[in-house]
Formats: sequence, C-alpha cells, structure tokens
Amino acid sequence: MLELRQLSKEFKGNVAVKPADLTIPDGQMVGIIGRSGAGKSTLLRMINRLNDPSGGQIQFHGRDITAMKGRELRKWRNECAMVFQQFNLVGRLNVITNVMTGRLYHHGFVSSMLQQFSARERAFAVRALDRLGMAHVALQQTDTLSGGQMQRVAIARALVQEPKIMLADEPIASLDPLNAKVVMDALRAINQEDGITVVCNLHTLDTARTYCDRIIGMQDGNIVFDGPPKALTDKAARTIYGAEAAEAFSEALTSTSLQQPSGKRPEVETRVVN
Ligand SMILES: Nc1ncnc2c1ncn2[C@@H]1O[C@H](COP(=O)(O)OP(=O)(O)OP(=O)(O)O)[C@@H](O)[C@H]1O
Repeated sequence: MLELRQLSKEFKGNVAVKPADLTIPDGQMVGIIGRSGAGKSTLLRMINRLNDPSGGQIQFHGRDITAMKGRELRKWRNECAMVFQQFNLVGRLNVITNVMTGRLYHHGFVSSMLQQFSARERAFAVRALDRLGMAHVALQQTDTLSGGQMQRVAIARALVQEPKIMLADEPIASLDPLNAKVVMDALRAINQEDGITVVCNLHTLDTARTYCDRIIGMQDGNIVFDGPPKALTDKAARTIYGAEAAEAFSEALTSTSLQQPSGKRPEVETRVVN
C-alpha cells in the first residue's frame, strides 16, 4: 500500500501541491486528471522522489520513502518505475540496449554503461519487448521508431526493473488515438496480469474513465475528486477542468478506439467530491 500523508510541494513561493492525503492499495490502476498546472506531474514525481516534497510523508508498505537517501533511494526508484510523455530513451542506442538500462539497479552502473549484459538478461529484455509486441525491433536503432513504438519500448524498460509500482506521466499525450490505445492497453495488461500498481497522469477524461479503477481529480494543487469512474459525473469533471473542460471532453480517444477492457474492476469508494 502506498500512503501519502499531508504531502505538499512548493516551488519558490508557488504551491504546486497543497497538503494531500492519499492511500493507494496494491494492484490498483489510478488515473490522475486535471487541467494544466493542477499539480499532477509534481504529485507523481514526488512519489518516486524526482521532486523532493516540501512537507508531509510518503510511505510504502510502512517504509518511509520521504527520508530515503543514497542506495535506499535508488532501490525505491527501481521499485517505482516511471514512464514519461517524451519516452526518455537514448535514440542512438538500439531498442534492446535501451530496455536493458532498466536493469541498472540489478546489474550495476558500470556494467550497464559498458553495455555488458548476460544472455539471461537479454532474454529477459526480449520477453518484455515481446509482451509489448516489440520483440521484432529489438536490434533496431531506437530513433527510427514511431512515438507509439518508443513508448512501448519505454514501458518494456520499466517492466524489466521488476517494479511494484509504475508511474506514468502523460504517457499518451504525444500519441495518436490508435497508439494511445495500444499504450493504455499495455499499461492495463501489466496492471491486471502482474498485479503492478499503475498511477497514470492523463489529460483526457474518457481515457481515465475507460482504463482506471479509480480517478483522482486535481485542481490548483488540491485533490478535489477521488472515486471510481462511475462516480465522476460530467458536472464533477467540468468543475475539475474549469476552462479546459471543452478540450478535455473533446480530446477523448475516438469512440471506435475506446472499448472497455475486459477484467474485473475492484470496488472503489468515492472520498471527495467538490
Ligand atoms: N520545477 C519547477 N519549478 C517551478 N515551478 C514548477 C516546477 N514544476 C512545476 N512547477 C509549477 O507547479 C505547478 C504544477 O505543475 P505540474 O507540472 O505539476 O502540473 P500538471 O497538472 O502536471 O500540468 P501539465 O498537465 O501541464 O503537466 C505549476 O504552476 C507549475 O508551473
């Protein structure tokens, strides 16, 4: 279980996240929505300590994440993989090398930089690529891939970390609807098949409604909604998005590409509705 207690972040007088309380059980798929600047990325980046909190506490299975330093922090970042909007891959390296850099923590920095990986590790990386339908491009230079393919490679890299949580910061914001669906299907499959908790910042409402067990709405640094998709009425969504409501509603994945993924959805209570 991941627990945030009164977690906040201020950048030089600008409060990005106001004291937030959140409990995320293992295996949940959570979507964080809200207009630009609402604090979604900052909240996510605090969880794996890319941004250090200004106040409050993060706990995972009772371990205090907020106090971690050095090797302990590197271990946490390995358990808590991150997927970014712009993929963060090295374009001039081939796909499989990019994926194997996800083994950095397990393998050691020097060996990883020297690209000395065992046959077992290569096989592990190929299996991860295969799950994402990308094994056939394992030896291809990464910058020859499309955006959707790159994001699938980035997810494979996150998978070989063998994480307990996967954080995805706007993973489909740069993708066309078809690739967005492939990437969201992949994240949902990882969540359901491996039991990995997925916390995903999403710009579009329908994507969050379609794929997530639970939606968290942020507005001006506050959590203003926390509940299952069915509890998020259009009225509540309009409150969360404010002036960006029309965009958030119209930017939804096309209705033909959106299909409710199969699989059970756990019961989620609605905590806050403003
Ligand atoms: N490194 C930083 N330095 C200063 N201010 C920052 C920094 N990162 C974020 N902010 C500010 O914190 C606030 C929240 O930003 P954040 O990126 O978390 O919002 P967001 O909801 O993820 O927005 P978007 O969807 O546009 O990425 C904004 O006012 C932003 O300008």
